Amino acid sequence: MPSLPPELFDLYSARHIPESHTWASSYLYDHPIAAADFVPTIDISRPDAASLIGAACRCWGMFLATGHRVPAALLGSVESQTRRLFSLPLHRKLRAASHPGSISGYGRPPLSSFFPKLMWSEGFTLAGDPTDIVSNLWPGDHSLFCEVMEEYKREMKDLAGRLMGIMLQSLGLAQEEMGRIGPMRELQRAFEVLQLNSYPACPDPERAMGMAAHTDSGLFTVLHQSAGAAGLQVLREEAEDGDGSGPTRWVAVQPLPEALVVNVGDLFHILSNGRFRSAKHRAVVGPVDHRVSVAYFVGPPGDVKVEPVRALVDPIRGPVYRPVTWPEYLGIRARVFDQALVAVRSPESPKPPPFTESLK
Ligand SMILES: C=C1C[C@]23C[C@@]1(O)CC[C@H]2[C@@]12CCC[C@@](C)(C(=O)O1)[C@H]2[C@@H]3C(=O)O
Ligand SMILES: O=C(O)CCC(=O)C(=O)O
Ligand SMILES: [Fe+2]
Repeated sequence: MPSLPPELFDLYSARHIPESHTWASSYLYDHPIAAADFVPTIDISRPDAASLIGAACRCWGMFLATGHRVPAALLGSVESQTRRLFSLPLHRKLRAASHPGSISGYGRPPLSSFFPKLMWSEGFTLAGDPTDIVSNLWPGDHSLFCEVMEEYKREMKDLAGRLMGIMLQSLGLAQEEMGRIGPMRELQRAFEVLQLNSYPACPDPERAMGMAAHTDSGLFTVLHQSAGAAGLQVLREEAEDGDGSGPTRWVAVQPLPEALVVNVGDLFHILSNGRFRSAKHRAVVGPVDHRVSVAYFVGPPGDVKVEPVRALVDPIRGPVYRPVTWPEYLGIRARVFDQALVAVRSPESPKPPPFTESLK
């Protein structure tokens, strides 16, 4: 019998991990795992949320948001519809396979092409109306999935607007300045993507990778992860003086059932002129749990440039980054992956900004 290509290996019934999915320890253990460190948990409805969020975005590029007002029942439905999708047989999921040149569908996310091994996960990307993509999966029975995901996107858009306002406020920007910032002004037309991720239990988790280390490219990402199943890790650099020379460790992000993970993406890093760090993160797998996560990526519409906010630009050093649209930036990432922020540094900026690029 001819053997299946490694991409079609069935992760759900595996008793061993094949060579195609076995990662070298140089990827898995590139930095030590922190023994006891915790990503800040912030109640975003608190009156002093902005200063806490500002500190978290500068030091971690990530925080756990509680008080977000997204109904728990909706989060439960999103998770169960995600599990329902991934529990379909492979040949059914392949009916919704993503095609070259289109973002949506079942398949490997773009970052996978930068790594020699396959990740222990499946992904499903939803951009725009999910109906066309999923009608092939459940002929005549896809409406609940679509309704849940559409409702979730509405909640996420509302939350993204609130987060964007608080994050800009934490950078010291007044209301009228915010209105002049392209991505804030164009929030109603924002480009949104839902990425559903499935990490089946793995027979040899010490040698497999759920999702390889990366930063997200949008403004920020809001991630809902299965309660109780850990897996997400964020790279934390202990640089007291912000010069990027301190020890760097992977910190496990605690899976708090009521919290959503918010991580700064490359476009906010650019907007903040490097004050906020775009968080490098990855997902590891475990031996027992089947973990799922749902990431909401948000960024400005394709015709809107993102550039350092003028009030945050040092008059002597100038803007650290040049203006760039999200599609342009995705194109750069498709070529240089984790060097994309370096590639969009403005020609006048002689020195890397404090913190982040040293994390790459
Ligand atoms: C808008 C997008 C963000 C994303 C690339 C994409 O076109 C759709 C998938 C997204 C995702 C999900 C997994 C991690 C990631 C780095 C990847 O390879 O695909 C992100 C991309 C991103 O943030 O650039
Ligand atoms: O599943 C996770 O915890 C991380 C997913 C992620 O980083 C992504 O979808 O970009
Ligand atoms: Fe990510």
